Amino acid sequence: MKLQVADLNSFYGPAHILFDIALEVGEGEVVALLGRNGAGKSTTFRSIVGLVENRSGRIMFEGKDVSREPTHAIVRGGLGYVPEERRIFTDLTVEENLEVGRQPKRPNAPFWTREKLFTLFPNLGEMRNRPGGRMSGGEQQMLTIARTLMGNPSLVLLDEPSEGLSPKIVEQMVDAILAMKKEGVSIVVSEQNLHFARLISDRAYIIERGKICFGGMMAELDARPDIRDAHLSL
Ligand SMILES: Nc1ncnc2c1ncn2[C@@H]1O[C@H](COP(=O)(O)OP(=O)(O)OP(=O)(O)O)[C@@H](O)[C@H]1O
Repeated sequence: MKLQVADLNSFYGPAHILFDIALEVGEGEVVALLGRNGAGKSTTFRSIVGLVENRSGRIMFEGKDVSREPTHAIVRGGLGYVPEERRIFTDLTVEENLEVGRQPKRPNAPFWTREKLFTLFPNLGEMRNRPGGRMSGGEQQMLTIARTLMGNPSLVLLDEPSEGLSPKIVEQMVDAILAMKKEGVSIVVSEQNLHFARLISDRAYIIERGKICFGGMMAELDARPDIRDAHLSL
């Protein structure tokens, strides 16, 4: 198992946000974390990488308990995290932004070079010297993902990668995620958009009000429109 989360409870101040979250990601799997606005998707990701101070539970990454490790150690260990807000350097060019993410080769994860990333994201290759601030939102989103891949992660958490993208850019995002999977990266993708999730995921969890209320194969979810209608807004 690549990632195992058990009994995860998280709080913001006095507010209890996540309740006994349990989820698993297998080697090379793409798993969707589905849920409405405010259901707790981002908080789950932030908790996994140690960005939520007040949380309890067990987070096992590649068989190692990382629940007490600081964020930088978790990320350096090969767990990549792409937050919802695009955090690129607007004054740096595409190539310079990528260099910021560079980390050494890892024995158990695919190795990325700039050229390989430009194959994955052809539009980034066409604007290598453009400053990040002069790119569209969708291009910035791709650059954020590409920069995370420069760290050679074996698993990536992608927080709502399709949000705010035009249909054409969404198509490119689907292709890029499937290509990442093919290279062997395990992926957890949070989404409100079931259609997008279906195109890329093997399995899905649904989170509602901080609790996991469904876990199963994508096909099972398709066979249960009642679950879908009760917990997702489409
Ligand atoms: N920094 C914070 N302080 C207090 N409450 C917060 C904070 N961040 C999020 N929350 C609350 O925690 C709950 C879960 O939010 P979260 O961002 O994890 O949801 P989400 O499923 O990712 O939705 P979204 O798509 O809107 O990001 C919401 O009720 C939200 O209002």
